Amino acid sequence: MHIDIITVVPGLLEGPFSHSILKRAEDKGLASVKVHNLRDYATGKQNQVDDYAFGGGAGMVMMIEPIARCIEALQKERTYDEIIYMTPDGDTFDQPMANSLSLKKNLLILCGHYKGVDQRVRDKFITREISIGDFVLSGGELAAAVVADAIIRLIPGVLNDETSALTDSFQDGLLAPPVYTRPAEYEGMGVPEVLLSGHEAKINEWRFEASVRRTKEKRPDLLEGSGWE
Ligand SMILES: C[S@@+](CC[C@H](N)C(=O)[O-])C[C@H]1O[C@@H](n2cnc3c(N)ncnc32)[C@H](O)[C@@H]1O
Repeated sequence: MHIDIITVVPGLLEGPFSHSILKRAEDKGLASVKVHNLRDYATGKQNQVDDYAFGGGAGMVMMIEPIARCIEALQKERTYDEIIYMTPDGDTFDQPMANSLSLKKNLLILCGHYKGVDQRVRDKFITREISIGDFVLSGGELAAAVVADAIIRLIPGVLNDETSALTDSFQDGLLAPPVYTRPAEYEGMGVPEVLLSGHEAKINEWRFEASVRRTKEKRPDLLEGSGWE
């Protein structure tokens, strides 16, 4: 998978992709992420990428011309399965969306800033609009990093144990069960006996029941219609 990200603050995306699982995915050749500085596509002395909003009001708006130049240049190199705009009014990102995006080959993610992008960018180029929740960030970069992380870790081979992602919260409509590691006792706090038993079937049964219990407590909405309520 290849992900191109367009931003006016490329520095914000330097960290997330140079560590841990995302870095490993790049090193293994399973995913690549390239960050493009929108200012490289601006014209004029100031490398202007934003301007006042028509109709007045506070906040600048990202102009269509630099974005169009950037997207069109990238489209000459590859065909995108989706051109995504990160925006608080988009579809709320969730695990099923991450699963479906992880199957794509080429994604382009546009990060907004200021008041967002000129609506005509959205009308002309964007195939999918994604929000990471009902709150407003200063820019789309951190949201794009969240989406890219959630997608890339699902690509087969990225995680050392491929079954790991399958047992995470939301994959089967449940929250993940509690997990424990050494020491088996800490300041009088133990570990459920069954997890130390080595009995795989019993451990799986305990984990499933603990998942259902935790989901009932914390996210009963996930259980609606599942038969596990
Ligand atoms: C300050 S916000 C603009 C908010 C916009 N005026 C609104 O009220 O919907 C600047 C940029 O941050 C990004 N952003 C902010 N909140 C986000 C969220 N919850 N999910 C995804 N992107 C977000 C978007 O790219 C947006 O264009």
